[in-house]
Amino acid sequence: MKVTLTIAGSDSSGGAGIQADLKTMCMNGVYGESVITALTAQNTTGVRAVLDSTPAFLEAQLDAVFEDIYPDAVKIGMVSQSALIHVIATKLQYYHPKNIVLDPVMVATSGAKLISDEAIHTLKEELIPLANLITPNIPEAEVLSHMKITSSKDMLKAAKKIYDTYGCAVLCKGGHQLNDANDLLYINNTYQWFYGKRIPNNNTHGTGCTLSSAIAANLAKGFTIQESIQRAKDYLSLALSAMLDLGAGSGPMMHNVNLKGIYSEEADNE
Ligand SMILES: Nc1ncnc2c1ncn2[C@@H]1O[C@H](COP(=O)(O)OP(=O)(O)OP(=O)(O)O)[C@@H](O)[C@H]1O
Ligand SMILES: Cc1ncc(COP(=O)(O)O)c(N)n1
Repeated sequence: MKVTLTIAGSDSSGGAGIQADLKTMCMNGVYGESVITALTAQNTTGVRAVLDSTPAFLEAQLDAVFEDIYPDAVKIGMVSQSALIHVIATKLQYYHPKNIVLDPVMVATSGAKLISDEAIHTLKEELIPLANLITPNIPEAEVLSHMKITSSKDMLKAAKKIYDTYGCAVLCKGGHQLNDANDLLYINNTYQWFYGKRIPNNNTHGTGCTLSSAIAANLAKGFTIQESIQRAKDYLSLALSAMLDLGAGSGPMMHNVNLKGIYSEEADNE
């Protein structure tokens, strides 16, 4: 059994963060572990409170999982403070996992800021350079590339800029575009579009968490980055298409979906 670790925040409403990650990992056929960076009191309408882990407790969680059940891939989500980012960067350098997918979570769908300005700086300096793949949405890609993105051409320019600066592959997600849901991968000085039909579902709480966890799960199973992204996008589309409608705001997706038929082949080393 392949193992995937999520390092992220807890979402009490179960739609995003650790909860979305573990559901996604389970559905994508890997064993999921979790290291919690923060507790959030949130629901589909907003984030009411955040309680960060202490750096020492975060360190204890990371040592506990890496010393016993070593993960084949790691996904990193919400980390709101510099000191916590520093702990994660130090431990990842020490334990050196093979696949690191970083979702640079900055603002929740509901509008709440989930990272301090100082922490954005530390994320850029210490964590992004360690990642194999980062998955910014358009507003996050704007922050990382220091440019405005209003077109597909801008997405390409920004993704290349981020790749040139940090040296990691970049998947710029297009969920915030009006018409399509096309994502752009920039890797090894070249790019590839992953096209997606926009599903008319406003319940998109946790789409970014789900996509990055599904990518990490598929990397753990031995798929390439390109294959893992396509599989993750197929999984996400299926979960969104189930049209679950819970809560008064932007609700969560349905994870207990029937996967028969969407995954045609399995990785060699499963
Ligand atoms: N309505 C939709 N229909 C189909 N795919 C979508 C839709 N909305 C988002 N996606 C896809 O979901 C993934 C996440 O993209 P998005 O840009 O929404 O990320 P995000 O803003 O980080 O997510 P989150 O809502 O968790 O913050 C991408 O693959 C995107 O193309
Ligand atoms: C703990 C946690 N992590 C990540 C998100 C971002 O997800 P979304 O943008 O869908 O609200 C969130 N709301 N809460």
